[in-house]
Amino acid sequence: MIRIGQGFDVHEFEEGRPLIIGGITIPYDRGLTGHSDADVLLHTVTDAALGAIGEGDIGRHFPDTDAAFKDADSAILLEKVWGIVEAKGYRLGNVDCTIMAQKPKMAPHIDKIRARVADLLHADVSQVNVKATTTEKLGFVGREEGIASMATILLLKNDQN
Ligand SMILES: Nc1ccn([C@@H]2O[C@H](COP(=O)(O)O)[C@@H](O)[C@H]2O)c(=O)n1
Ligand SMILES: C[C@@]1(CO)OP(=O)(O)OP(=O)(O)OC[C@H]1O
Repeated sequence: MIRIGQGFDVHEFEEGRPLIIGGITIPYDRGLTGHSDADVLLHTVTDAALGAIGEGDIGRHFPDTDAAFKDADSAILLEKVWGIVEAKGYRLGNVDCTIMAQKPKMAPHIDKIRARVADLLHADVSQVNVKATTTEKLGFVGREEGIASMATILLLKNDQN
């Protein structure tokens, strides 16, 4: 059995917060706004996983009206969702992610993000791809108002490779 899911998320920049993307802190002069730590990449991986198993979305599982998730570590939210995925008998086939950011430059951080995401998904780093693109100064990303991300995930059950 194979299942596919996709995720998309956007968070606005905010001064005075750390920039956390893919479970790592990236040195920058601004972070992202959110009820949680606003890890836009992990949110898209979480949504993609939930989509693949037909379990709705991150906001349904961790409402932004619930004080329990204020400043939540998004890695912990993803770990909880991955527990549901594994309880249903699935494991990672592969996940492919795209970060849309005019700044900062993500390339120096990609290997560390891949390793962190692979760790959270109990997978090998070869099963995780993370890309970054600017939007050529166009739109809200191009105006450096925020960062967007998307992810596509493939889950496998039983003997599928
Ligand atoms: N925030 C970003 C955006 C892009 N990159 C890397 O630069 C390459 C070229 O980006 P374009 O938007 O001009 O296509 C892209 O392929 C990434 O490797 C980056 O590191 N950080
Ligand atoms: C993660 C949650 C919960 O803390 O809050 P935010 O950080 O605002 O993130 P969002 O991408 O809007 O998704 C769902 C939320 O319920």
